[in-house]
Amino acid sequence: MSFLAIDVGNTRLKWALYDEPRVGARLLAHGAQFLENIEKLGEGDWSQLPAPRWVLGCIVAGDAVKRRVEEQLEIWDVTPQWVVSSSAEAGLSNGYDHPARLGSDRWVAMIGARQRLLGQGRPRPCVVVMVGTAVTVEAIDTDGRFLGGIILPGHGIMLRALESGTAGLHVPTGEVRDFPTNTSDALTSGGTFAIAGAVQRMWDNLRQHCGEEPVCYMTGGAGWKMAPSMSTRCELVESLIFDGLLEIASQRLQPA
Ligand SMILES: Nc1ncnc2c1ncn2[C@@H]1O[C@H](COP(=O)(O)OP(=O)(O)OP(=O)(O)O)[C@@H](O)[C@H]1O
Ligand SMILES: CC(C)(CO)[C@@H](O)C(=O)NCCC(=O)O
Ligand SMILES: [K+]
Repeated sequence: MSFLAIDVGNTRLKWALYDEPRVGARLLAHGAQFLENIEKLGEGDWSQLPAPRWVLGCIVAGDAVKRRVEEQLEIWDVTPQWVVSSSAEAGLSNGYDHPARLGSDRWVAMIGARQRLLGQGRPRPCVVVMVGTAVTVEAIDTDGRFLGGIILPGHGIMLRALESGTAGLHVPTGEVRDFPTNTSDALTSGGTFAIAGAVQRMWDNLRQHCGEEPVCYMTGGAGWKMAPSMSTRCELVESLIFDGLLEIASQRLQPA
């Protein structure tokens, strides 16, 4: 039973087709499309695929984008299901004041992270970092309770905010340096350190809270750019959201 997993962010739609809706399934095809090009999916990348039997996704873009995605999915005889964050799913409990208001990408990535953590040995506290249009840093305790997390601007939004709010900060992308000595490097390093510093702070908070060193997983389109600059040890897992969607699918398949 082929399974199509979809992650619709604020910049891009990412998709992955698996041969089965379970963790460890074989990846048959995958791709990404900028939101402005969603209309190309049905007659483009997706037209080549065998019809999925089940489509499960998470979406944080607005309703208009969701409708455009659903229109492209009409090439197949399948109704997509969208994950909504809840108070508990797939071994994770949700400490958010209003669980359904937690971005479903954050919820699904945490479910993927928790699953990976349990597969690697005994339970431990876990920090989950997503580096996309926005950056999120989540804290999960040893028992699988999401304690809370932070949202900060992604690298691009930080730089655009500085460009539009100042007269003299229109410069090309620079390098990450310990001690930047030009405007380009100062801006690029500033954005990078802001993200790395936020992760360090959340890692410290969680270690303090749980009395044990957390594991840290990082994902998102710009995760690979951040990886060399992290001050906490962080494992880069590109597929965290898809892993979470597979885990949710396989748990929903099991009879209650
Ligand atoms: N050097 C960098 N370090 C960290 N982030 C960067 C860097 N350069 C660019 N970025 C940011 O990374 C963001 C994410 O890029 P990308 O579109 O690949 O992520 P995404 O995971 O698809 O996002 P979303 O899920 O929100 O759609 C871009 O908005 C860009 O601002
Ligand atoms: C924070 C983002 C933009 C990260 O993609 C998304 O998860 C979102 O729109 N969340 C809703 C608000 C919240 O999670 O509290
Ligand atoms: K995302």
